[in-house]
Amino acid sequence: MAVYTEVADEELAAFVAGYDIGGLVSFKGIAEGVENSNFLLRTETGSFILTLYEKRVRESDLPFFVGLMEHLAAGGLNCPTPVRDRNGEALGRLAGRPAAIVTFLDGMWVRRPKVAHCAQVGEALADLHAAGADFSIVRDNALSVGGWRPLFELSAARADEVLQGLGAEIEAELDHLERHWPGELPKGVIHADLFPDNVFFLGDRLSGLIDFYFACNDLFAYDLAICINAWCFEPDRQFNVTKRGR
Ligand SMILES: Nc1ncnc2c1ncn2[C@@H]1O[C@H](COP(=O)(O)OP(=O)(O)O)[C@@H](O)[C@H]1O
Ligand SMILES: N[C@@H](CCOP(=O)(O)O)C(=O)O
Repeated sequence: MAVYTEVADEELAAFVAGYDIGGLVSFKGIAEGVENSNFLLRTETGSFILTLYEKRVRESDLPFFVGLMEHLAAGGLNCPTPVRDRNGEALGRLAGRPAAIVTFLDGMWVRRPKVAHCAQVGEALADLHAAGADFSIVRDNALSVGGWRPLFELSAARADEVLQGLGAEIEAELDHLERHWPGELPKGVIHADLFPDNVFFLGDRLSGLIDFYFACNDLFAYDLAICINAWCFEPDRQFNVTKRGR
């Protein structure tokens, strides 16, 4: 359930009045997602998503996330566009949390991706990488190879309770990755969380990408690796080489 912060009616009405989006018609919490509190906001002018940024998101990263969505949308990518308030600000505060309103994207995510879905995801990812090329803010990837050992160490002592030998296997894998990480591969702005639940389709056509809250600067191959793992395996765990494409 991804509503961690409740918003009082009066507080919400005052917040929405700060934007030129018409009066509030309805408002409900969205169960999907795990990071932030998301609400579907309907106003006299249309539908929007209100996001309250929760504790795992660093406030200092918000200008990157919000600026990137604005930049990519201006570059022609179908993604949520932050709505600026009457003072021209895309980031505000609501119920004690940093908050933003972004445009609503029509579509649904696909539970069983087919080859045609994967091909469109590949194209959209390439568009994102190209559109991000001239984005001026930089954000390091906190979840790249340098962040994995500290994460592992938090639970290393109990790894073998999950599976005998798991701790040693992860340790050996980390040693290998740290020694052989291909840091010289092409880099740029990446989405870093392009799992199927963050890609919307209308019918069989890709309608947009959401959830830029892991986006950062890192190897393009990081995005490709996520997509290959998240999109190209069948329910029986077989790798579908046709879905991977070229
Ligand atoms: N711009 C948007 N348009 C339509 N639905 C959205 C939009 N942004 C978020 N959602 C809805 O909210 C859910 C959670 O959003 P997401 O950004 O993945 O949350 P979190 O970052 O908290 O995990 C999505 O699965 C989707 O249903
Ligand atoms: N994909 C991330 C968690 C974020 O999930 P989302 O629902 O916001 O896409 C992970 O696997 O840790």
